[in-house]
Amino acid sequence: MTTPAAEIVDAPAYAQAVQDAVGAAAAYYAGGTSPLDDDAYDRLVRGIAAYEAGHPEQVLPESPTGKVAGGAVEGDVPHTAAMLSLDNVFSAEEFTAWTESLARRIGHEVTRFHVGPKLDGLAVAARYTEGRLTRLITRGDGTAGEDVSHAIGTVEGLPDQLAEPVTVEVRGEVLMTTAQFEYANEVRTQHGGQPFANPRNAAAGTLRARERLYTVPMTFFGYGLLPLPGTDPVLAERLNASAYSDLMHLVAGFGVHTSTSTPVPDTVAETVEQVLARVQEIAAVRAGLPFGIDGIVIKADLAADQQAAGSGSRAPRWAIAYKLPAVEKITRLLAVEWNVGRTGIIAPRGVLEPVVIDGSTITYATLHNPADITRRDLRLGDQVMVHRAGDVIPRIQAPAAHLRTGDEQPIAFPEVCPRCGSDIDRREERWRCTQGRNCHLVASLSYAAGRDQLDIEGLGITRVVQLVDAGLVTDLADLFTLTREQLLGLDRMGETSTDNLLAAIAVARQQPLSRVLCALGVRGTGRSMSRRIARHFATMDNIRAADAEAMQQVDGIGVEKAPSIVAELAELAPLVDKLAAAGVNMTEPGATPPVPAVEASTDGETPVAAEAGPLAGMTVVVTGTMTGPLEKLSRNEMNELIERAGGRSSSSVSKKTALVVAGDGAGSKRAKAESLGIRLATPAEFAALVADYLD
Ligand SMILES: NC(=O)c1ccc[n+]([C@@H]2O[C@H](COP(=O)([O-])OP(=O)(O)OC[C@H]3O[C@@H](n4cnc5c(N)ncnc54)[C@H](O)[C@@H]3O)[C@@H](O)[C@H]2O)c1
Ligand SMILES: [Zn+2]
Repeated sequence: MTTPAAEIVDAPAYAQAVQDAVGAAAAYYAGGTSPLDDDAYDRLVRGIAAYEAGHPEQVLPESPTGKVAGGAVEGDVPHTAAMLSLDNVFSAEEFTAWTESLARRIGHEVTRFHVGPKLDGLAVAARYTEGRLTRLITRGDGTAGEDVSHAIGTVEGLPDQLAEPVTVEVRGEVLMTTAQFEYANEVRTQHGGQPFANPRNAAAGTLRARERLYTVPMTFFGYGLLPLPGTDPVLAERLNASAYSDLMHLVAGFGVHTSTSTPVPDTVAETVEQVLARVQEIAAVRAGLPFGIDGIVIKADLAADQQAAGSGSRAPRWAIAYKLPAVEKITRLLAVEWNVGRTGIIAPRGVLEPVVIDGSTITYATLHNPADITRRDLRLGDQVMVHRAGDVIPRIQAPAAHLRTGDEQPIAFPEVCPRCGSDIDRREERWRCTQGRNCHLVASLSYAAGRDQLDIEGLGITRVVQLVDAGLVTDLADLFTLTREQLLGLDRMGETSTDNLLAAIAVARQQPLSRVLCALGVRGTGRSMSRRIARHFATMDNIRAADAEAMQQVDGIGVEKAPSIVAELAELAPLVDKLAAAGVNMTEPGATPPVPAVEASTDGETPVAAEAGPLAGMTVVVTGTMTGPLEKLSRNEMNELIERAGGRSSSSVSKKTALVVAGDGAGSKRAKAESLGIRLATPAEFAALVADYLD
């Protein structure tokens, strides 16, 4: 799957594109953070190439096309043989076409293919003199590279001493495994540095850095072996004539690390089909590999085929990179959510500007822990590199600090557990709710005791935590069987508080069904939905007898919501039974149960009993401060009142609104009602209208 080329319309746009691409490549190869992700860079370069094809006279000398490393890097140590890049294919069709053109070039089908993972690091040449590692050189512009011999000794798999005293050049990739990358970022940020965006970037930056107060390990994978001027002529001849697969055995025998010991060892293949099957195998395990790969490299295995094919200025013609979809994209961090897991771990999660990675739209990514956010100085609004491979949870790698506009905002950390409100245990990097596994219980009990649910005065979060900690309450129903002795046994519970709490619980036992239902916390049944369900069915037994179809008869419950509500209520059956056994009210005062469907159809007049009351059939919106007889009512209680009086409450004014109750300070909703010509009432007028229903 090739992403489309960037559209370049004129010479100034072309010049800008060249400048952008060269700048990005310079950052990319130097271990800095490129402002572009790989897809964006490749799209830009393809756009540049397309423009150049149409305007050959305008081609700028600094253009990245046709050059190793996009021409953005230089070096002063000449290579013995050019270190080239690779051409790419993105599909089985493109690969097959490539093999056909290669066959035409060499005059016969490729004898045998060699297939290996395309390691996502950077290429280096390691020169060995009589078995001793003497020089390490980067690829540079392909003809000359940079001397990075200072890194000798920090690259695992690249021995100081070969198993045999040979003079040879070993080529291969230096990369950081995922574990090495995490370690590197930890060490780097501890020394006050910015974290690297990804392992490739980290390897490039680390390899080139000369004076560091610390060392971080990297890993080498050998994929090339060639003679040097001082190589024994017999060996040199052998190296030049050997099949690539034999060279790989030889280099491994010298003690150099190769892909052999990984889950994706190099293989040889006789046919295109075999190559494609191996490509699929490697792609399938990519996400679980302990290091990054960005494709599969396929080479003509025999030296004779390679020599017949030859090389271009940028890439050999006998090898190709079969690119796998990019697993990293740059996008914006919009918000951070704090979620509490089953064990009470409070984990930050980033909300992203949606970005498509390998065919999936990503909107969330994990941020490991608060310390990690601080270390990386991540801010809201930052451009971040997001990594997602396979089914692994997407993660935010790093912020692109140099892309900041100044509008970024600090990330707010929670003061108390965002789920249950208890204290947070901050002793470890991973924060934890002090309630641990009980967090969920504390949260659900606190919710149930809340003002809009059972409204149990005196049962705040501290008390709930106390009851849970003491093991007195393991579910909502246990609240209703608490004894005086049990409560008196608790710290800071005197006679008065105990009696008050027991009295409040006794009152709660008589709450209408709508509040009991709401207290159960079934997903999709908040305050107003619970009221609608309770008024529709009138009793808990009716609610529990309802199937999805019957549930859909409730105003506002659609085909999607109904089955999940029914299923969740079924799961709660034991708790509901326990609540009923504890004497909790299970009926809705004033509501009449629905007429069974059979009876309704025989009785032609009123199929479904219309709601009675002064507000029957009306949608009512309340705004501003309530005064007079309504002064003490919360919004939820106002809504309950509206529904008792036969109406339907809503929070937004629309053409469907029949009445707006506008108190002091009513603003935009009142204005909207006026502009739509909707009837307005003062709190006093409204109180008179529903006087019979005010309790
Ligand atoms: N984000 C950016 O700003 C930016 C800038 C420049 C380049 N890039 C990316 O870099 C890529 C081009 O980089 P490149 O020129 O280094 O080429 P490349 O990474 O596409 O392929 C060539 C390299 O593959 C490596 N390789 C890995 N495993 C190998 C194996 N088994 N056998 C042989 N070689 C193997 C070698 O280092 C070789 O030099 C593009 O995909 C582009 O997206 C990105
Ligand atoms: Zn909690």
